[in-house]
Amino acid sequence: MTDRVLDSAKFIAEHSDYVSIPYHHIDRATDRIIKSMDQREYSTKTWNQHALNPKKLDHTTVDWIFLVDLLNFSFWSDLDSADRATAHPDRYAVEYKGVSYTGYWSLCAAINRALESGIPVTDPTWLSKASHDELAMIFKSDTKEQVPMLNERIELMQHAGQVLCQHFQGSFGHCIEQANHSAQRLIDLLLTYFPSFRDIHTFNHRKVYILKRAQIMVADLWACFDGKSYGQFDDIDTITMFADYRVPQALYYLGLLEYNTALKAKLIKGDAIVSGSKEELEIRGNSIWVVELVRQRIQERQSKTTINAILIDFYIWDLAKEIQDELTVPTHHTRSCYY
Ligand SMILES: Nc1nc2c(c(CN[C@H]3C=C[C@H](O)[C@@H]3O)cn2[C@@H]2O[C@H](COP(=O)(O)O)[C@@H](O)[C@H]2O)c(=O)[nH]1
Repeated sequence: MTDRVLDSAKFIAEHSDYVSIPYHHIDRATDRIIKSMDQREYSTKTWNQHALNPKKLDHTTVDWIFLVDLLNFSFWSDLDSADRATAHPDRYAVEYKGVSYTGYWSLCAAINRALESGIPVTDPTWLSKASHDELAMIFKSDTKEQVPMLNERIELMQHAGQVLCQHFQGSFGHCIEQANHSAQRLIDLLLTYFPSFRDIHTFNHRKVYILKRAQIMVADLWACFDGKSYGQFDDIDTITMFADYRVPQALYYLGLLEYNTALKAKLIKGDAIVSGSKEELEIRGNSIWVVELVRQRIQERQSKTTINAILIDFYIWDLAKEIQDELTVPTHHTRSCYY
């Protein structure tokens, strides 16, 4: 089966003007990635080790992952141009168990904070009936800035709650069951019932599939449940890297992406990059494609490897967060619900 995302990424990489892949760097970068993943024994088990990720392997965790990946987008701050590990004091942050979280982890912290205060925020029935203000409170900020795209997030939660109640007996677990252990079928169900997952664009007059949040939803289930139960997907290796704004930044640092002078200047200035623009799609498409090339190199060297694009992506994302202060070119600034 050809993969719609990989086909799109290859097409973008072959028709790019602003972004390129330094092919002569791939071997050295692959060496570094393999060595570090081996040292860390990087596997699906790494996912559950994150403090904020759920530990119980049941349908409540399935609904937790659904809600997180429904909202897993656009955490970068208009205030914090430096975007360092030690955030700007006013940047949106959520305090949970004595730790202040920003970015993606602020979303997980907000959800866990709500659950601990007795709000069943991951329950689709509750979501389907919750008011605007009740949902806004979930994202209550512990700093001056509020969460980016608050209203969009609220609308997505209300709509998703209604859809899960109307079509999937009030739990995302039933949607997974309908996919019958196929990642691609689960992605198709997400695209059919939840429009905000339709991360599909036009590049050089051709439809291109990026599908970042639909794919990471599958990947988080697979990793959390260690490929069993709600995480069993017989076609899991058709999932690609997730084209967000953090991994491309790390790929550049690893010498796996190159930007032309004009685009690099825009990134350094923090200029807005329009969602669906050629520049943005080239950053996302080349990121997916170069991770695929790294995956192929690893496959060639370690034929029995269990490393797939998901684990390479998770590793690079975790690495990016660890070395955030060393990353030389900023993340690109696109506001969208896709990533
Ligand atoms: N490609 C890719 N993008 C990812 C993730 C994750 C979280 N997954 C972790 C959780 C458990 C696993 O162990 C994973 O390590 C979030 N994001 C994206 O990053 C951006 C947020 O960045 P910042 O503002 O710096 O927090 C935003 O676009 C968000 O959608 C990933 O894994 N891969």
